Amino acid sequence: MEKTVNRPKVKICGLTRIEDADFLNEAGADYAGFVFYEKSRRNVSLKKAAEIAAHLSADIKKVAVTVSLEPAFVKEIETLGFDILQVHGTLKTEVKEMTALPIWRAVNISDTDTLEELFAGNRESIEGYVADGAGYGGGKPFDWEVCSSRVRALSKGKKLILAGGLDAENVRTGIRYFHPDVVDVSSSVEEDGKKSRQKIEEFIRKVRKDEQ
Ligand SMILES: O=C(O)c1ccccc1N[C@@H]1O[C@H](COP(=O)(O)O)[C@@H](O)[C@H]1O
Repeated sequence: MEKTVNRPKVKICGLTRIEDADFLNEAGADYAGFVFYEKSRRNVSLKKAAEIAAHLSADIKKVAVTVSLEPAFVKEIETLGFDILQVHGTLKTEVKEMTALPIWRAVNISDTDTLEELFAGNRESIEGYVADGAGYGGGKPFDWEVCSSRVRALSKGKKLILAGGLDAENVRTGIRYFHPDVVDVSSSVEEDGKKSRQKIEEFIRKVRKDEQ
């Protein structure tokens, strides 16, 4: 018998096509992530993101996924009606000061010894922590066994978004370890580098399946 755990919301990240929005609508995702990072194969222009976002159901929240976000880009993101700023890399003081959008601070965990440093600072200005694996959208989990209780303690009082190599097979284990508010996936719901309707549905089904 599986122990009862909370049922987190689901973020599907890295939309690049209009049909990706249809997949999220059909599967009932809670958050849609758009990557604004030129080095990523999932990078989209603001124009393209707006085009795709216009096809999303109104109840799906739009997350702008960025790396060391430049202040100059914040207003453009706000103008397009994004709901949340996800910031990997450096979170600049000007960015924190200039926006009223909720900030999800992403911590990319490669060295478990430095976990506490990754969560240090910025606490008052952020809504949640994205606990993610090494690299950006690398599709690899961090060491859950070593980190889970520390991540839960460090994120206490904030939203916890679990990311990094989640898939339909491991997501329920991740939920049991971390009790996240949101589970966040990109790589494993792709087929040949494109979002897959079937994989998105399967992932969301696994997250929401009734505990027995
Ligand atoms: O997906 C990307 O290319 C990316 C680029 C820059 C910053 C973050 C990026 N992705 C984020 O990675 C996690 C998890 O992805 P995965 O399931 O391990 O592939 C998610 O938060 C994405 O927003």
